[in-house]
Amino acid sequence: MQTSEQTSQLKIAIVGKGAIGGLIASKCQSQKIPYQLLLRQTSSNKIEVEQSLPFILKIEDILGNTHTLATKVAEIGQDNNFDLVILPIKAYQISDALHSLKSTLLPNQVIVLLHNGMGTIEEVKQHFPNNPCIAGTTSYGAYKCNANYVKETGLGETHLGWVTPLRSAQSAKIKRVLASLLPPTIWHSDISLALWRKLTINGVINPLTAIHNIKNGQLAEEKYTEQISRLCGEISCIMNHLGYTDSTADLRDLVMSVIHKTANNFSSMHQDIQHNRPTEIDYINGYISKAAASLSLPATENSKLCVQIKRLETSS
Ligand SMILES: NC(=O)C1=CN([C@@H]2O[C@H](COP(=O)(O)OP(=O)(O)OC[C@H]3O[C@@H](n4cnc5c(N)ncnc54)[C@H](OP(=O)(O)O)[C@@H]3O)[C@@H](O)[C@H]2O)C=CC1
Ligand SMILES: CC(C)(CO)C(=O)C(=O)O
Repeated sequence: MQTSEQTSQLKIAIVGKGAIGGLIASKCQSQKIPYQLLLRQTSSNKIEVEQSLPFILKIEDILGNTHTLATKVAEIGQDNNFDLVILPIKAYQISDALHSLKSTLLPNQVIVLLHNGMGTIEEVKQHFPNNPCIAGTTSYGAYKCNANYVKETGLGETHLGWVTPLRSAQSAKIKRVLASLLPPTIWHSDISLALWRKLTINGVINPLTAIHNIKNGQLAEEKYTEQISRLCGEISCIMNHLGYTDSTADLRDLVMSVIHKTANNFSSMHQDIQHNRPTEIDYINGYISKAAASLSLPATENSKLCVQIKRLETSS
C-alpha cells in the first residue's frame, strides 16, 4: 500500500458515524484533511457501503450552523488506504471493530483509541502488538439526533498520548494533525494518569446519574457527598498503588468541578439506560473493580454500582 508518509498529508480513517466520529469528520472536512469513514453495514448505510457512495452527514456546530458532509466510506476491514485509524466508538464496541480490522491493518498504521472507560489498550496490544497506538479522552459533547445528523453540544479538550510509540518523523506529523481535530489537545508522556482521572469522573458521575435518574448537577446535593468520597477513596488507593499521587480529596475536587461544569447534562450512561442501550459500565466501574482485585484492594462501592447498573440494563 502507498501511504502518504513521504508525500503529502496524512490520511485518516474514522470508525463509525457516531456523535464524536461525526464531529471529527467535520473538523477533517473544514481543515481539508483527507479522511474516510469505516462503517459496518446497517440498514441506514447499506447502499453507500455496498456501492462506495458518499455518506451524507449533517453536523450542527456549537453556534447552530449546519454543515453537510458527503463523506467517503468503506466497509470496515475492506480498505486500508489510510495512515491512522481513529476509533471514537463505545468501549464495548472496540473488540469487534479490532476484529474487523485484523485482516487488513498493516503494522505501520496507527490506532487511535478515543472513548470513555479503560481496558481497550490491552485489547489492542493483544490483537496488534506491533502497531503504534495512541490512547485518548475528550470532553467535547455531541449528540446523534438521527443516523445522519450530529449536533455539537459542548466544546471541551482532548488528552492524548502514545501507548505504543511510532519511532519515525511521521510521529510529529500525527501529533500535529490530531491536535487540530478536537482542540485544545494536551499531549501526555504518560497518558494513563489522564485516563485514570477521566475514569474517576465517569466512575462517579455516570452510574450515579443513571441509577438516580438525575442530571449531573444534582450530584452536588449533600446526600451524595459520602458515596462520592468513598468511590474516590477506592480509586485513589488503586492509583497510589500504581505510582500516582492523587489523593481522595484531589479526585473528589476533580469530580465536583465536572459536576458543576456539566450541571445541565444527562451523562452518557444516564442516556444509555433511558434508551435501553448497553452501557460502558464494564470498562468504567468494572475496570476499577478488576484493577482493585488484581492489587488485592477493596472496591466495594465500585462493585456495588456495577451490580446496580447491570440490573438496570437487564430490566430495561
Ligand atoms: N457523545 C459524547 O458527547 C461523548 C462521548 N464520549 C465517549 O466517546 C465514545 C463514542 O461515543 P459516541 O460518539 O457518543 O458514540 P455513538 O454511539 O454515537 O457512536 C458509535 C459509532 O460507532 C459505530 N460502531 C460501533 N461498532 C462498530 C464496528 N464494529 N464497526 C464499525 N462501526 C462501529 C456505530 O455504528 P452504527 O451506526 O453502525 O451503530 C456508531 O456510529 C464513547 O466512549 C463515549 O462514552 C466522550 C465524551 C463525550
Ligand atoms: C463528563 C461526563 C460525565 C459528562 O456528562 C461524561 O463524559 C459522560 O457523560 O460520559
